[in-house]
Amino acid sequence: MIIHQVTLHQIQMRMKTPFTNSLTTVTDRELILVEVEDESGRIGWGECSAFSSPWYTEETIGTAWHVMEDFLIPRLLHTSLHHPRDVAERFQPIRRHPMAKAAIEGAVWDVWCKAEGIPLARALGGTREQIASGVAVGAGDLGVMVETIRCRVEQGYRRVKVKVKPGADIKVLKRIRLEFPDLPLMADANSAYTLEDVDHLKQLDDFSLMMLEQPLAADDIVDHARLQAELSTPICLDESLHSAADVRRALELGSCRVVNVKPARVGGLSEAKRIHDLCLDRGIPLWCGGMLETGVGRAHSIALASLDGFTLPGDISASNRYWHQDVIEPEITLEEGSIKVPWDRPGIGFEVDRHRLQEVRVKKKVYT
Ligand SMILES: O=C(O)CCC(=O)c1ccccc1C(=O)O
Ligand SMILES: [Mg+2]
Repeated sequence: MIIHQVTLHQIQMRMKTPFTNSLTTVTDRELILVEVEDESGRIGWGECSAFSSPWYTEETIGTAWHVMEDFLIPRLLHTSLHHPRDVAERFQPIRRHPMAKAAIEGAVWDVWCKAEGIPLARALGGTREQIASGVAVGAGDLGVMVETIRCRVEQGYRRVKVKVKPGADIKVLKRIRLEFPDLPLMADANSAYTLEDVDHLKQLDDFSLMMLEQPLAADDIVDHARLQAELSTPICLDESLHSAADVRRALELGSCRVVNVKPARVGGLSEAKRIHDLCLDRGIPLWCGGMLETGVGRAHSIALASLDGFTLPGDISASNRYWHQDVIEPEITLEEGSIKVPWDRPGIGFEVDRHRLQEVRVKKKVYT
């Protein structure tokens, strides 16, 4: 297969409600959709999930556009690819910038699967007919959080993740547990604590949390190992894990007992699959995180989460969780707390709605 054209579409979509965590509030989601075309005119789609500013990791849509335009797209265009795995190899001389790489690799997976006539879930080695869906609830007014959780539970979501930070943790979880004693519940701190908070964090063991996600620094795995030794609640790492090698090291140190994988954070689906294989081999529970994505990013995550090792509900929710209107057709919907894997359609299994894309697009460039 030869990719003879790449188009970058920068879009901006207003969120239904702003999403707040310990670091920032996202109101208008800007991101980049990547469209690749092969020599037969087949189209594939990928999503670059970087944010407008570098609060989650160091990439932004600006750095990603630059890296894709100046380094990644020139390495991809007009060269022969046998498999989407070749893309990561082609990008290997470029250090880091995982979200830029994942976006292009994702688009190649989609077009390659379409050329082969197979669903992305099959190409990745997936088996599940449907994936159990969890949902993230942003930080905010406690009464609003409780009502939001009630609404999500009624919609059928299988587990709820809430954002916590110092000053908005114990009382938040106490209240939620009072209202929902048996809810599968977890908390994500997005690095809001330090090792000095060990005694404070030990109190979280009282709330039967499925796990505590990324309590300490984004670049740490040593302090997390110390903290895990003190907590009975399993720690799950997000920001600290960029590759299968990172996951192996974190597991060897005992820095976490659960792994969150996001194709965007680890440089693409090929690396995400490597992490899956490692976790499956070691019996480590794994789930697929989210990035406030459009349906394009979600579709890739649904295919990934159809693999055997994804034993926990992740943050892959329905299109209407964040968007009044998604950019894909059909939209992603929840059925009894699950999302159907589109086994009957090739590639990611969803079409980009060109009319909707034009409505939300703020910048476009074609590379040939
Ligand atoms: O629902 C989602 O898409 C994920 C929500 C979420 O927690 C999140 C959203 C954006 C960036 C980082 C995170 C995170 O998992 O820390
Ligand atoms: Mg997280």
